[in-house]
Amino acid sequence: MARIGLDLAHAYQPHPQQDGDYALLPLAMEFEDGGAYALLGPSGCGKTTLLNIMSGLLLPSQGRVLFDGRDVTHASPQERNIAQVFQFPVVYENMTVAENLAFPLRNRRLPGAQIRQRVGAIAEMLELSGQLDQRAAGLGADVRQKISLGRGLVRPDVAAVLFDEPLTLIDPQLKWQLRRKLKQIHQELRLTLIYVTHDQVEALTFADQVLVMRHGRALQLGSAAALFERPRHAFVGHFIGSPGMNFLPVQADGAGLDIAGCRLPAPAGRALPAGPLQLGVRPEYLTLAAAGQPGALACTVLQWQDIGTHLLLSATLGGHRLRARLDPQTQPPAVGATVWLQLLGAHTCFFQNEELLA
Ligand SMILES: Nc1ncnc2c1ncn2[C@@H]1O[C@H](COP(=O)(O)OP(=O)(O)OP(=O)(O)O)[C@@H](O)[C@H]1O
Repeated sequence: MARIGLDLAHAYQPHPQQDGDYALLPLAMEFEDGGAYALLGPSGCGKTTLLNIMSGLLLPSQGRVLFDGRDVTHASPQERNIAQVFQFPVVYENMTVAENLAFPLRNRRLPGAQIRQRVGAIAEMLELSGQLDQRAAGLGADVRQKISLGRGLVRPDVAAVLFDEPLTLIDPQLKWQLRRKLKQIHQELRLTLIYVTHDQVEALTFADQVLVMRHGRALQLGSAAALFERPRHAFVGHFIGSPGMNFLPVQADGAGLDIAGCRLPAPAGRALPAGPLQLGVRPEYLTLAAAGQPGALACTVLQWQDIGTHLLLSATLGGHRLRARLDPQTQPPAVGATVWLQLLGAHTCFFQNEELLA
């Protein structure tokens, strides 16, 4: 297993001039030995590019990749000792499930007893023990992807296992089980795992640390709690959560905040610079308040939905839409009614040019 250090950028075109020419803008970060990480972001944000640079399939156009402090920028995936699991399972049709799982170990000439022990353990973790003697040909997509995952995880000596959207083709129920399994396997084996996905639920259930990316930029590496509570960039607030963070443009001055023609007092304990800012508040922290309560403003109800676990209220404040996740016992307000929503509180965030203010 390895600690992976990155200090690099990548452009597929030869002479990048501006940010948009880079698939990966300059980034510097470290993935700890034995950690479970996810690379999360919308399509085209650079996740696969970053994964391929770590694996050695792609040479970064600038900078270096370090494994345990050793420069491996020019080393092949074999030399880096990386295992990879792709979206489409790679399975040897004529081999049995056991032979497929044993393949990476045979290649590295491990003793037979050790191979049997390791294949048995991985098969058990992935609930493949009953199918070890079956030929891979004719097995369903889910079993084939489990074999592929197993082949990635079977080697005890890998520097890291890299997964590129491995559960895309799996049906939702099994996807959920496999995510849990991967998490459990990580806790047992403590391999360094790096997992690419555009699905926040997948990323947050699997990984200890999630790297959120957009337009080739690594915006924030953090735990689920950090990304939820203190998004360092407005996009992280928007992308993480269901629904994502509410944003309102505000104008700050020494005495308070102007929001859509309404006035709020200066938030306690925050030294905000004068000028245009964005106020961000998660639907979970946007609560109903009494009329005129400090830090609350009058909003107009657009609609509400009973989701079962909560009441999702949509309201508008000066043309800006706000969503609040309310207790399911809340008496739903009438559409068009005025409700007071508490905008200022300990969880309210302020952003300047999309960056979280300290
Ligand atoms: N071989 C290539 N040549 C030129 N441009 C590429 C190449 N591969 C990717 N790109 C571009 O680099 C950017 C990042 O692509 P990348 O595949 O890394 O994103 P991604 O986040 O993995 O997206 P997805 O989730 O759709 O796979 C995109 O703009 C893409 O079009």
